[in-house]
Amino acid sequence: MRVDAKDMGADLKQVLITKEEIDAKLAELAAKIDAEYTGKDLLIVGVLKGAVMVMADLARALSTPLTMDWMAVSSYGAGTQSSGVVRILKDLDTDIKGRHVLIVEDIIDSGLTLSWLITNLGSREPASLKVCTLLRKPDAAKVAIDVEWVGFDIPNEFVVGYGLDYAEKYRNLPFVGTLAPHVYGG
Ligand SMILES: O=P(O)(O)OC[C@H]1O[C@H](OP(=O)(O)OP(=O)(O)O)[C@H](O)[C@@H]1O
Ligand code: HPA
Ligand SMILES: [Mg+2]
Repeated sequence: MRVDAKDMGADLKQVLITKEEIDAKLAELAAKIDAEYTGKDLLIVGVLKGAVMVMADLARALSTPLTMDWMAVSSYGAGTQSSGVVRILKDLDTDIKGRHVLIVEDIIDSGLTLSWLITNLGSREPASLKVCTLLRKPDAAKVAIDVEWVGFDIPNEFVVGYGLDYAEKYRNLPFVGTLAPHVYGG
């Protein structure tokens, strides 16, 4: 395990998904997404900040011509539980009416963020609206969501790395791991 980023290793319990596993999965997902959007004008929408890494790596794995936009929403604050209240911190720059939109997320946990986002973006009348997420926690779902492309289903534990934070830290870890309980007072 490569945990050389200034002692972050001491804060981690376990590496769940390695960088190599993430790369291989994104290549696999990209092939399927390319097949779906052949000949279509694709707009991928990254959900800041967590999806930054997935967007950057997935976009480079795709061969379909595409444009990128970003939306920033937040429902977690500094804790490990979703507040359930979703706030728009930054809206899209693009009018998505009539566009083929793919939402790119790092994780579906309770599903509250994405469920809200699907309703919000769906009301803007895109030609299609689909979702790709790197991670999903099936045992944490509070709402059912139809997701076209899922990288990994993971246990119901708080994870960090590859875009995912705890109190804004650990986003730059190149893998996905679980935090040691002492970090969040568990
Ligand atoms: O399924 P849910 O329970 O709603 O959780 C998933 C969302 O929570 C996290 O974002 P967060 O709101 O913490 O903001 P961030 O992306 O800036 O970290 C994560 O990036 C997802 O967007
Ligand atoms: O497990 C998680 N880790 C980090 N951020 C999150 N946002 C929702 N679930 C998580
Ligand atoms: Mg997020």
